[in-house]
Amino acid sequence: MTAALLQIEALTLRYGGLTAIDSLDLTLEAGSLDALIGPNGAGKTSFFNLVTGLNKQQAGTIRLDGARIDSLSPDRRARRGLARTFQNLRLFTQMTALENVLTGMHLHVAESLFEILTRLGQFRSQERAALREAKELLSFVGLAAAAHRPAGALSYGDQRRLEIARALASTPKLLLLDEPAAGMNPAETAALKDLLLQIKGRGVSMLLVEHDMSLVMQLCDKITVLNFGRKIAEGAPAAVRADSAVIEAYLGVKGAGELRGAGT
Ligand SMILES: Nc1ncnc2c1ncn2[C@@H]1O[C@H](COP(=O)(O)OP(=O)(O)OP(=O)(O)O)[C@@H](O)[C@H]1O
Repeated sequence: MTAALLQIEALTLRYGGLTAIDSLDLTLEAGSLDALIGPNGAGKTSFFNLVTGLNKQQAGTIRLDGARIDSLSPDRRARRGLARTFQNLRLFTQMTALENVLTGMHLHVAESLFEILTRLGQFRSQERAALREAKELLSFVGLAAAAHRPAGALSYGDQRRLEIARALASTPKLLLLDEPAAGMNPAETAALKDLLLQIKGRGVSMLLVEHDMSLVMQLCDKITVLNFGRKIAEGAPAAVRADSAVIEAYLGVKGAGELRGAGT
């Protein structure tokens, strides 16, 4: 049997006395588009921070493609094939859309002036290839016409798409998306759904944290539900939607109605 792309075992994170992630097991198979859901404060962002290396776990292991990554720096994890987008946009608003995508690429950095002079031709061809690739990514997310506009001048939905393009620029194996539909109108959300399916078609695996239950139920292969840092359910959308522990966790909060009505 081949190893899962992402394999998490007994992962635990405490902030002082608060256990934000409680001995969590989770696997994501290569090629899949899965979701992590749960009420506010369930631990979803903390989990993303653990996987990407912004938080350090007190216990447990994280494997990407079979290899432990849990003691690597965020940058080393990115080079192993992890990318993420943030709940709050983190674009360089004064830079153009194209420049933002270029910042997502792992470009060769010259060590010295000697290296620059001796390998100038190679750098130039790398630069040209990077530009081509960045333009292709912008057009893939539907932003070709906005290439030379400052990121801050784009609509909110377009900025979210730009963040995805920048994350894709590092050619990740696994893309972690933190609430990509937040603040989007219905038309933007529908376009996002198509985009995520196209990204999946390119062979990039994804894990989605999202409060838009309709989107999650329509898109995802597998859903893991967190509550107070613990996994309370896991499975295909239809099974998770009908799970009594999940319904109970969402009762009394805004998401309960969305959960019942999702997928219709
Ligand atoms: N830096 C921190 N220090 C202390 N407690 C924190 C910190 N970050 C998060 N928490 C707490 O950890 C728990 C999990 O928070 P987290 O933000 O991961 O949840 P979430 O599921 O992403 O929530 P939301 O859906 O609102 O974004 C919450 O109780 C939160 O208050």
